[in-house]
Amino acid sequence: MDSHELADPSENATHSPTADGNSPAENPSHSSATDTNSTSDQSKPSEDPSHSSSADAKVPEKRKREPEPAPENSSEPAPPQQHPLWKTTLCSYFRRTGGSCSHGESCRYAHGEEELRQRPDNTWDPTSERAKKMAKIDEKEKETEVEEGSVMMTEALGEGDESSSGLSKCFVNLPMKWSADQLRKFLSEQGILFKSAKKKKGMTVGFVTFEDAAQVKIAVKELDGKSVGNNRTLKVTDVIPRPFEKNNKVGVPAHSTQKAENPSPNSDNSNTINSTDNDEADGDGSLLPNGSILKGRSARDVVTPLAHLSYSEQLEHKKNSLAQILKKLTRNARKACPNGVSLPEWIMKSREIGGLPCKLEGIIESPLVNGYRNKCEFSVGYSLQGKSTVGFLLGNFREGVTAVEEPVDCPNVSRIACKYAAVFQEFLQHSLLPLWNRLNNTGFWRQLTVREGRRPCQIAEVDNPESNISEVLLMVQVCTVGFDDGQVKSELEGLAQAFSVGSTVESPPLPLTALVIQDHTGISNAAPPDAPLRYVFINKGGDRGLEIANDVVEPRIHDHLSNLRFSISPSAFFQVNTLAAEKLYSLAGDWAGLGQDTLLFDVCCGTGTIGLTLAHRVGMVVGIEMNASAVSDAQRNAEINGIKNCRFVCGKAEDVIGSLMKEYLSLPQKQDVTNETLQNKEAEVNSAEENVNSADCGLGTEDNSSGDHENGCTASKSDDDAQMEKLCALESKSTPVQQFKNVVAIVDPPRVGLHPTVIKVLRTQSRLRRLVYISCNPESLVANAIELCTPSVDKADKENNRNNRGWRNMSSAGLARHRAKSMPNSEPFTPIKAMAVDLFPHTPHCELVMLLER
Ligand SMILES: C[S@@+](CC[C@H](N)C(=O)[O-])C[C@H]1O[C@@H](n2cnc3c(N)ncnc32)[C@H](O)[C@@H]1O
Repeated sequence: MDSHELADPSENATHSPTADGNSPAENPSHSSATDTNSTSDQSKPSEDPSHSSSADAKVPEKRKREPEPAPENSSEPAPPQQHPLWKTTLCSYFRRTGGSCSHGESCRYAHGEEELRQRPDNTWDPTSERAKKMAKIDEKEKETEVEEGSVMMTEALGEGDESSSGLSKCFVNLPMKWSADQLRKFLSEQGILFKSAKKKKGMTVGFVTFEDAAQVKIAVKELDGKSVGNNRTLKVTDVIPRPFEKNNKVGVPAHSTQKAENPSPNSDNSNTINSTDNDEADGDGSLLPNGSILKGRSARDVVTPLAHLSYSEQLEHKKNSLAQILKKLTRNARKACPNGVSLPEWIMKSREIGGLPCKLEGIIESPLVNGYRNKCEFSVGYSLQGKSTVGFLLGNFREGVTAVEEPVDCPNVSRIACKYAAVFQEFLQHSLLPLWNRLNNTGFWRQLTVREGRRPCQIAEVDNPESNISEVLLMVQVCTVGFDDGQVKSELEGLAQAFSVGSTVESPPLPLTALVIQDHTGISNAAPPDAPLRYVFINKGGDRGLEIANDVVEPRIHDHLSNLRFSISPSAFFQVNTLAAEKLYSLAGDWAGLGQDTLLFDVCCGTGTIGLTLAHRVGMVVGIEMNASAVSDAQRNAEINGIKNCRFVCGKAEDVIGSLMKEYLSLPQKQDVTNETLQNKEAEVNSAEENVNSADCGLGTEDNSSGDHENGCTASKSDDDAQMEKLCALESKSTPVQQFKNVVAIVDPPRVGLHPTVIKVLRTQSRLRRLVYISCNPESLVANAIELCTPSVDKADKENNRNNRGWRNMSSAGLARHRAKSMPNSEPFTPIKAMAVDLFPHTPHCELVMLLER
């Protein structure tokens, strides 16, 4: 699962001219509201003491007025653009005197909030209302992060009888890597007597049961507050009964009696924790183990923590946060710059823009602010009230939160996705198979993914976004291990029928294209791309209306980006906000400086969205992607859109990029592109457009299996295979290795960023002059850019660097600094400009694009 999967929305889009026909840079409406105002003045913000701090307010008479920046003609008011800090600080005289300041309009300080400008580093005068509001947002964001020690277990945990007698304790803040054995060993080493101890690797909480009250007392006295592992302070707290067990002495949720009849062989469902009643229990009995009352937390708070702000406030907040992260690039590259090597100009000039490595040009808004997600992953689990629920985890499993709440009021989730979650939830109330238990890794039902596909739509049509959703693919994740095949089949049939009925009772009926069952045994719900799939065909005409098949064509979903049609297999990555993704890719294309003599490397290309949408603007695209289904999708997408100048290579970028670059860049440079090539290319683009138009005919029809291969709607399995064979043959035989004058790379890696080998190849390939980095995680962009942009060191320094140990404890930026020192001698890149694109309204996440050149 990527960072912006809505699932725990922790997951994470393409090119074309934007739908309004303007590139973002050309269209001020894209970024004007939040643009950074930077100027060429050399002053540093830190050199400009504010004259409006609260301390100043107390002793105004002691404060010396700073000289105004000298206007060219002292009789004229200073033009605002003369000083980068012009009007970025509130005028305390003006404030204190209720509106009179002897400097009048020429005062460099802002007379009131309306006049106040943002500082070059994207911050606001800390005494201003805007800054205070931003600080509050930060605080609220922190609050919604799970506090260390909060436990909201709704899973069966303990030992029945003992837990209800108060003999169980919750140990909070344990090292994540500890297993139950390590916890037992630790207890024994401390001389603590106990009956049993439970702990899962990856969690910071454990549960210990004692023989009697005396043992409990000693354990609390000896261990509460003790230091464990890496400077963690252990907390020993009461185990709180799961709320639905407070009135149920047996400790089994009412609905789970049914499950007890059909437990998984490993199932532990009857073991639940009941413990001492706690006086501090609130209405629903949800408590922190340390005794404090768990503040009410909703799925909305967790999934969309910025939803309480207006959209413009959200954008401003994101831009500020990004600016702070970007400054790390300057600081770390400065630190990593070898002795005796002069600092690159961009570092020298960073002072003019508040320490930023390059100008942060603004943030492009999402065309759709609500219900924009085309993919939502809903967890299955118990709510705080013990109800089988399909929705979002209320926090982090690692810290002991397993409660799931319905996706109520989460503004990024579409109405259709919510409806399907509700249908599934209703079904689970009567299912004979158990929910997945995250603590003992048993159970059957795990997760529901709802993927929506849209017909081509103009940004102007976003007013009624739902009307553009023409396909829905549902993927239900289960774990079949230990369950009877017959029973599994019967439950899945029941589920298919429930979805089928659920879709048709709505008016208008909800689209329902395919149901896929993903069988996954792993501990977390993040299944590998090759996890086995079964396809359930939904025949809307029939009674039961389904057929489970393993050996037929894989169901897929179709979406449209920049007038191209994309066929997406169930587990392939596709940006979750299609309309905003168009803007993102369009920006990347504009910044990449493309032309017919350009060879574009699309690194981490997924289903080929970036390369394919830019293909008509370049000579050739080489896409690299490790997910085999996504590569097949990319090849298929090239085919259905009639695009012939793309090659997609399946492999880890770190394994293949070196040889691919060598293959394309080691030949002598090619002459100018001939007229003939250009004409061919034009014909290809026209044929792509025709294909899109004809492909549209398949949209809106429910049954894809009857699609017409010729017009690219769908294909039967044999047609697909033939297509693939043709493509592979084409690639291996006839893709001539041409030479191109201009070589650029657009990289769009997963959250962790690029592999060090990829960075090294990009950095040392001297013909690569321009690199556009797209990132959903600005921290990893910064870390990678440190390596790409820091001047290299000579050999002797590298030797010293090898002796450096302790990398395990380094931050990503620290590690990047360290690696930068081992970078082979090569010309560093320069950060030219950056721009954010908001693909994830209501959440703190955002895509960041940076142009690097040399
Ligand atoms: C953020 S997605 C971007 C996909 C594509 N550019 C798009 O926007 O649709 C990152 C992609 O990188 C792929 N990926 C992850 N690690 C990779 C690696 N080491 N080498 C190549 N591809 C990788 C993932 O499978 C995923 O498709």
